[in-house]
Amino acid sequence: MSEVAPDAIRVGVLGARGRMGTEVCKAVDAAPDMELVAMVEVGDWLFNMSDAGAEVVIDFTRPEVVMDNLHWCIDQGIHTVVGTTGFTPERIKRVEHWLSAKPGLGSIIAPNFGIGAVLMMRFAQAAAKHFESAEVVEFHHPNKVDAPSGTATRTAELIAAARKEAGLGASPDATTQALDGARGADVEGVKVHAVRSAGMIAHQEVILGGAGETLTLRHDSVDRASFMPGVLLATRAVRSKPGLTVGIDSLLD
Ligand SMILES: NC(=O)c1ccc[n+]([C@@H]2O[C@H](COP(=O)([O-])OP(=O)(O)OC[C@H]3O[C@@H](n4cnc5c(N)ncnc54)[C@H](O)[C@@H]3O)[C@@H](O)[C@H]2O)c1
Ligand SMILES: O=C(O)C1=N[C@H](C(=O)O)CCC1
Repeated sequence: MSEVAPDAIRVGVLGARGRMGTEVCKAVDAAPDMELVAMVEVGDWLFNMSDAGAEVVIDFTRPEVVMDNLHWCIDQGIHTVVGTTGFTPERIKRVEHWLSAKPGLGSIIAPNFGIGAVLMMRFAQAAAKHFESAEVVEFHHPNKVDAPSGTATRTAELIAAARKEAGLGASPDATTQALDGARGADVEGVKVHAVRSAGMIAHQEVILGGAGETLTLRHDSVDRASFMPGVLLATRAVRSKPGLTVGIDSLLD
């Protein structure tokens, strides 16, 4: 355990023994300005967080439990950094509503804390208006709980918004599917394809096409360490960012 500064941020981790939670506990423990005060897993009492005086809770659990966790933390006046996926626009509205009753309290929810992944989303959004076609392909480890990934869904939403603003219609597509699913899922008019394979962690390609050219943006997380700088950045920022922040793009500049 590293030496703890007297004014260290008191951090609790939810989902502490999961793939991400394990890495997060290590990263928080190694950060000189943070103290890991609680590690909570399924079946543990959430009050371990408040009993330990956690100021910020980091959640990497599962989409089916994250809303209850978040509601509890907000009720307790604990700031939250959430990497768990599954945040639909309806869920985001509910979190905003809970936070509106707690002035000064912050929550940062990000589908991807990888700096490269965040930049890939930014580049995809910037490029989208210049191409008539856009599709997203995500690749993950076979134990991933959901499809499409939170990152792919968010990327497709950003592309869709950029296309709409530029007055672009649907990507051209004259195909009749011989099998359901062959053309992927539809996220606000943008096709998203999900691959699951042993040997992978988290990867994504955004393919943009125009007359006589394609642009492919690709990001690879080859180790879960890739998410830690973003998680720590959000943990340092959340106490001075009241309300809800979606994504860490705004923290990068
Ligand atoms: N935002 C990002 O950068 C990012 C990166 C990787 C994974 N994720 C997301 O994080 C989530 C977790 O991914 P993972 O690969 O670590 O999954 P995982 O299954 O390895 O870990 C989840 C952990 O949460 C625990 N858990 C379940 N319910 C709980 C509860 N009520 N209270 C406390 N703990 C509970 C489980 O026991 C498990 O240990 C997924 O939604 C995944 O998509 C996000
Ligand atoms: O391993 C996962 O699960 C990941 N989930 C996030 C997503 O759904 O986008 C981020 C990448 C890794």
